[in-house]
Amino acid sequence: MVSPKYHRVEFGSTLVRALHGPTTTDPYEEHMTVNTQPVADRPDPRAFGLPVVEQDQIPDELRSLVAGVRSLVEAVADTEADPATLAEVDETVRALTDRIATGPRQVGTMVRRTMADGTDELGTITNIVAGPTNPAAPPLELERVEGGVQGTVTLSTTYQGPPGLVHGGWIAALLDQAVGSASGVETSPGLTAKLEVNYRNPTPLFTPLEVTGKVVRTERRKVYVSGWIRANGQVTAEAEALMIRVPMEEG
Ligand SMILES: CCCCCCCCCCCC(=O)SCCNC(=O)CCNC(=O)[C@H](O)C(C)(C)COP(=O)(O)OP(=O)(O)OC[C@H]1O[C@@H](n2cnc3c(N)ncnc32)[C@H](O)[C@@H]1OP(=O)(O)O
Repeated sequence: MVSPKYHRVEFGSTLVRALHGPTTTDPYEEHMTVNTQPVADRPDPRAFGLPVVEQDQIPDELRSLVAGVRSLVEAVADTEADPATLAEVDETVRALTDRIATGPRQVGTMVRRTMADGTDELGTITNIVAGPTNPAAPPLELERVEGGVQGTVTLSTTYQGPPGLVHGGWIAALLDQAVGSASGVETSPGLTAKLEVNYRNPTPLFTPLEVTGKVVRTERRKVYVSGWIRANGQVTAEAEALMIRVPMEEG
């Protein structure tokens, strides 16, 4: 199988690396220049060669499979089954993997989701925190609140760091998603330039975690965003982030 490669895609005056693939060309040899006409208020991923899937077009069967595989991952992580059972399940899983591997989706495939308030949000379909087709994602579904977004997620031992607690890297990942999403819906999509996380209290597993991101202020393409996680009403982690919006037009 050919590995996906990176291409450089031009966003106005800025070069941002966008993902395309699979391809056999050298990632940095090929330079794709896109139309830099001003975009109304947010970039259309299709202008950068990225396909967009509507979230409600994802088949129920795939959603069910994603949930089932997520449960399988949890079961594998915690199993104490005997070796014969493990060998049998291993063989079955490998056969199933061969059956379902139809070839990779194009890297960078986006999904458009409509939040409860009607706000449309674009993200990558396999986003590790919120991607609807990614069984490795918790997943975190964020909804629009005043000034940003908020959602609740409960994490199992698959996300364990210290005993009974969420891994610090995953806490940062949840916060990164929240601040990125807040910035995206309040202004326009961008990339995280800076993320500072303060771990205030232990973040427990098997407990609903309320994850929030809110835009504090904007300055040209810079969007300053705060984020925090609450468990049982107590803040366990907070973040200050700087997002840089994808330029909308030349200049
Ligand atoms: C199609 C839809 C896709 C939509 C895509 C949506 C994806 C959402 C992803 C979720 C969040 C992530 O995980 S993002 C993944 C993690 N982050 C990354 O990989 C980003 C890697 N870094 C970069 O690519 C770049 O450094 C950027 C894009 C962040 C900034 O580069 P740039 O675009 O060239 O910006 P540049 O002109 O240099 O700077 C603009 C302004 O920001 C300031 N600035 C820039 N970086 C920093 C910084 N680290 N700390 C302080 N300030 C900074 C500059 O001083 C300047 O201020 P002034 O002169 O205006 O005062």
